[in-house]
Amino acid sequence: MSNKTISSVGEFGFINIIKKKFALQRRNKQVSVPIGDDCFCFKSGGINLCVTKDMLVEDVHFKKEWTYPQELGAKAVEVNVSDAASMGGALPKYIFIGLGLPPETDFKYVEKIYQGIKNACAKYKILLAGGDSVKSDKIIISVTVIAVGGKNIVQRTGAKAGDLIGVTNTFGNAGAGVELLYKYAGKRKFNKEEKYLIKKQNSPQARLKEAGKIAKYLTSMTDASDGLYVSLDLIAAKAGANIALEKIPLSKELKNVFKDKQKQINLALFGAEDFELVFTVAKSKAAAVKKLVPTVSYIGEITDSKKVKYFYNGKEQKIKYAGFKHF
Ligand SMILES: Nc1ncnc2c1ncn2[C@@H]1O[C@H](COP(=O)(O)OP(=O)(O)OP(=O)(O)O)[C@@H](O)[C@H]1O
Ligand SMILES: Cc1ncc(C[n+]2csc(CCOP(=O)(O)O)c2C)c(N)n1
Ligand SMILES: [Mg+2]
Repeated sequence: MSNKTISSVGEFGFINIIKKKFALQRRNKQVSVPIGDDCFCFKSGGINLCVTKDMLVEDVHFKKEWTYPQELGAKAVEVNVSDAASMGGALPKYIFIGLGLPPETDFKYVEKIYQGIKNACAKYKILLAGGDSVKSDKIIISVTVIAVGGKNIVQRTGAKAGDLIGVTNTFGNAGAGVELLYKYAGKRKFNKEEKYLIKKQNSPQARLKEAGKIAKYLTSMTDASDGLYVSLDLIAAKAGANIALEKIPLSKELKNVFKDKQKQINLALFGAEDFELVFTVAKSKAAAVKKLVPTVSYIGEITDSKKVKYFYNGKEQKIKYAGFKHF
């Protein structure tokens, strides 16, 4: 037994250790996308089934004072649908809900979480297939979604030098929202633009339709749950990339509430939880993708430098990781 803590190993270090420990088990012909992507996919009866799990934990992902229980239930579904979307628009079909609840939790509160889950399931035509319920110190919602992959399964790997890097919409809103909540919740009222940013934090929307429309053109994709910087590392780091920071799309609300340009960029790169898709596409297909999803912006290009380099109006900027860490 070592005396290392999980914090010293880190989230990604820990996942890599698990992957290695179970390496032999992964040599299986049915597996089309192994552990390490947004979903695990395996072939069954000629179709690809894609499975994913994401959790929401009280005081880590939300605070009861900041989020309506309906929003929480819906968000627990949306963040999982977002992982299905990032496989190229895999269609979510079945959901399992693991709930951890402090015994004194108001039953009405739990009913409202389930109303949110039900609303989001109805939106995507997902069937509740089961779950588990246990006592815990904090509220935990652990969701598993089973989705049916389309003709084109898009993985995190696959980007090639010369591909353009696209994003489905603006970045930084959800991070801005949670920052406003930490600073001002319970202290003062929020204005309309601040409320917009807070809504982006509490009610993210998976880009499932968008993913399905463009999947056939893409060489790689992931969803930006941990922020744009991490997503770019995931899809581009093995090849390399040049990113034009001034091209990252920002909402007018973000720009009005946070006037400092550097702050806007930090929120876009490290704010996280925007659940926009980050993808790569051959240059010749980039216009077709933009036509299908007009909110798409291209923010850079894949290179063969093995590094993600950041530029602002052509001038290289050194950027160090400054985002959320679980451990
Ligand atoms: N505790 C764990 N045991 C086994 N596999 C894990 C564990 N935690 C994560 N993984 C796997 O590691 C890979 C990366 O997980 P990660 O959580 O970064 O992906 P994600 O779900 O897209 O991100 P996020 O949790 O930010 O939404 C996935 O294949 C995931 O299933
Ligand atoms: C109360 C509260 N404090 C902090 C945050 C910010 N936050 C939580 S998890 C996460 C990264 C993605 O997590 P995961 O990898 O689990 O998807 C971020 C940026 C929040 N939403 N609520
Ligand atoms: Mg993901």
